[in-house]
Amino acid sequence: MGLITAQGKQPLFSFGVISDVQYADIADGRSFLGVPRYYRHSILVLERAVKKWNDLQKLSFAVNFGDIVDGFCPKDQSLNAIKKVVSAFEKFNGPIYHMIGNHCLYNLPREELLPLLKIPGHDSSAYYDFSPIPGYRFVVLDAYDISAIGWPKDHPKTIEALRLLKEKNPNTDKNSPVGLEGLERRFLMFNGAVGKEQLQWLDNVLQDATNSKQKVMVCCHLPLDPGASTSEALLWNFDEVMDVIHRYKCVKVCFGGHDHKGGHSVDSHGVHHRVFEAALECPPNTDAFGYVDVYEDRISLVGTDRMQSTDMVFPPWPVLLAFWEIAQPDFQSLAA
Ligand SMILES: Nc1ccn([C@@H]2O[C@H](COP(=O)(O)O)[C@@H](O)[C@H]2O)c(=O)n1
Ligand SMILES: O=P(O)(O)OC[C@H](O)CO
Repeated sequence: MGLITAQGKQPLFSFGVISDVQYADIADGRSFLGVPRYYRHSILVLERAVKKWNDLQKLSFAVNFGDIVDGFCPKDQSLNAIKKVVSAFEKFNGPIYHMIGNHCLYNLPREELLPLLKIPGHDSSAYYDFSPIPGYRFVVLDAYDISAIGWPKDHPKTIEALRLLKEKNPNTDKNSPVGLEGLERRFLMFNGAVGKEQLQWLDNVLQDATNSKQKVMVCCHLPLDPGASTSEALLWNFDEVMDVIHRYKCVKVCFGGHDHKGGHSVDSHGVHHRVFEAALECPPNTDAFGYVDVYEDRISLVGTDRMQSTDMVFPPWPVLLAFWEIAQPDFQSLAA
């Protein structure tokens, strides 16, 4: 069928996706909850992903959703392990857009990590945007902007994160959600928040995208919607980020990682949320990666093996307006 899809339309562009490789040259293990983790095999998943992406000969770029090396990697091997994973990514015949995850930060401080991943930013921040074609914009968020990991111990952002964790999580082990109820279970040290400056930047980018009639996809290591993720994996201030996103109609999809089982939801404003299944948790000779075909009115994630395929149709304008009116009942009187 060549470039023409089953629906009879050619994608505007396509890109590769993979998340939570968490490579380490150590024996297989398990998560705290007992889920098997295959630290040596995960880089083979990445290598197969890159081969598949190259073989497709139609991908414009690929996105890595964070956590390239596991926190259990012996620290004297961190730099080499990160270089090994980065060079596996660089076998892809196109640009790779990286974001950071908690496991990246267990291995290297930001000032060393960001140049290795070629993440643009200022003052060691890791948020940025790019536009692969004029009608589409990608926003990459820094989920560990306010975090107790990755910044120097006396950095104001570390202090702010520790203050929040102390307020929200009474456990001695701040990675333990014991006793926390519902969505409060996200206040764990392995998560983080988007700070005020980044929120303002996001607002500005979405305003600019709206003015330029661009559709936007948001990429963040930590999930942004409880419908697509366990509470324990959510961004601390997912609600503040979604408030900004919901002020506009340009964001169509939010992608994430971190919650290794994966998930999909459509939120109250018709925005899709797709959390990717982890490469780390693929038993030998199984895979979890994919590519996304982007159209005017929808995107189609084509998953391999343990990564589920998902069609995400953008709600048409009347449906979006209905969401808008339900969510903002004062809007009509304001407009009158
Ligand atoms: N339900 C949980 C989950 C995790 N923890 C703590 O977090 C650490 C990292 O968890 P992994 O899923 O990456 O293994 C873990 O070592 C625990 O300290 C927890 O307490 N309760
Ligand atoms: O990738 P980890 O080890 O930080 O684990 C994250 C948890 O699965 C989130 O619930």
